[in-house]
Amino acid sequence: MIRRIAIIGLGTMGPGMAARLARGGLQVAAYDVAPTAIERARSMLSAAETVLDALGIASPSAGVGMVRFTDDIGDAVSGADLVIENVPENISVKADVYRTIDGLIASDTIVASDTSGIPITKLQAHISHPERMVGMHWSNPPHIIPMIEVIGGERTAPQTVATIRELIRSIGLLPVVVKKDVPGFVENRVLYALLREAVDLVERGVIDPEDLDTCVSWGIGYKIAVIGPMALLDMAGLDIYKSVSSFLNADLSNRDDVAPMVLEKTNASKFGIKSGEGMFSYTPEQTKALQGERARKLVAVRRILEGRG
Ligand SMILES: NC(=O)C1=CN([C@@H]2O[C@H](COP(=O)(O)OP(=O)(O)OC[C@H]3O[C@@H](n4cnc5c(N)ncnc54)[C@H](O)[C@@H]3O)[C@@H](O)[C@H]2O)C=CC1
Ligand SMILES: Cc1ncc(C=O)c(C(=O)O)c1O
Repeated sequence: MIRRIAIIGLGTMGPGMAARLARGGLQVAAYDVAPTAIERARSMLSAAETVLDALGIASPSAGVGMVRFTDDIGDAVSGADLVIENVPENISVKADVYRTIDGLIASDTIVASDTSGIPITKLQAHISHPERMVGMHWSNPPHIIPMIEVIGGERTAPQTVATIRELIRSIGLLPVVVKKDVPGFVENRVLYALLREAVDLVERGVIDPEDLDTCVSWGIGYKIAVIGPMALLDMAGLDIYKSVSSFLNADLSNRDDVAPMVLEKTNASKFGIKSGEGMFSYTPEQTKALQGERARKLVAVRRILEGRG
């Protein structure tokens, strides 16, 4: 039974995950190597708690389900039933964390990675109990999006996958078990197919970035929140899909490298909201307002989709 969780890495994803797990009644120790990240995570945690209140996800009873911050990794993982690694998407950075915690955790502690798509089989080569390692891929923002992918690598014990799936279910979230350890798992394979085509269309001047977003959000996005892709095929008709895909598939982007437009921006340190400029530009005031507005809308949509509108 999982009661105590350590989260390693408190950047974009860690604080929201910590807040949501604590609302599930779990004891969370939150650690980052950077003191500034710990400070930022405290305010992100309190913002996430406000959103969880709006979602109506009740606080656990007193004394249960707390987040405590620590700047000592040994303290963070001590006594943990589950460690969730949430450091940058880089195998050697992740492997360093696994090596550091290897001697500090019990042999039955589960180690989960929130990797966006590095195969778990590659990650578990760096840990001495690979049967206890599993992918636990949250979606951003993690305190709002209820679906979490669970992925076993070649050496993951089936019981480890089952334990994590049950943990997710037990706190009211939606586990989806991915049956094969393919790069990007399922969510990001589908997302990156969409993003490759979207970037290509903007890069080729077929559409402006603002209009691309309107087209996808109000055309596909709004619909797909209610009718998933497999159900959509049946709604449109497989005969239509057969006709359109027979000529369109060959015309879709199949580039296997990173698009020049993305390289140009990242080389100029234009990373998006975190640097103030990416596909669009953001002042600090606009960022704050945008984040509040997005959280409010996601909460409202989720309540409707759950029939709690
Ligand atoms: N950003 C996103 O939308 C999503 C990211 N992910 C995945 O989650 C993981 C983390 O992503 P983000 O939170 O976006 O990254 P981030 O770059 O925002 O945060 C990473 C944090 O890890 C810390 N860190 C680096 N080395 C460390 C170490 N050795 N020990 C402890 N902390 C360390 C950094 O100080 C930083 O605060 C990545 O694998 C990413 O692919 C998964 C779902 C969504
Ligand atoms: C662009 C992008 N890449 C990865 C992830 C998650 O792994 C997300 C997300 O929203 O969760 C994303 O937007």
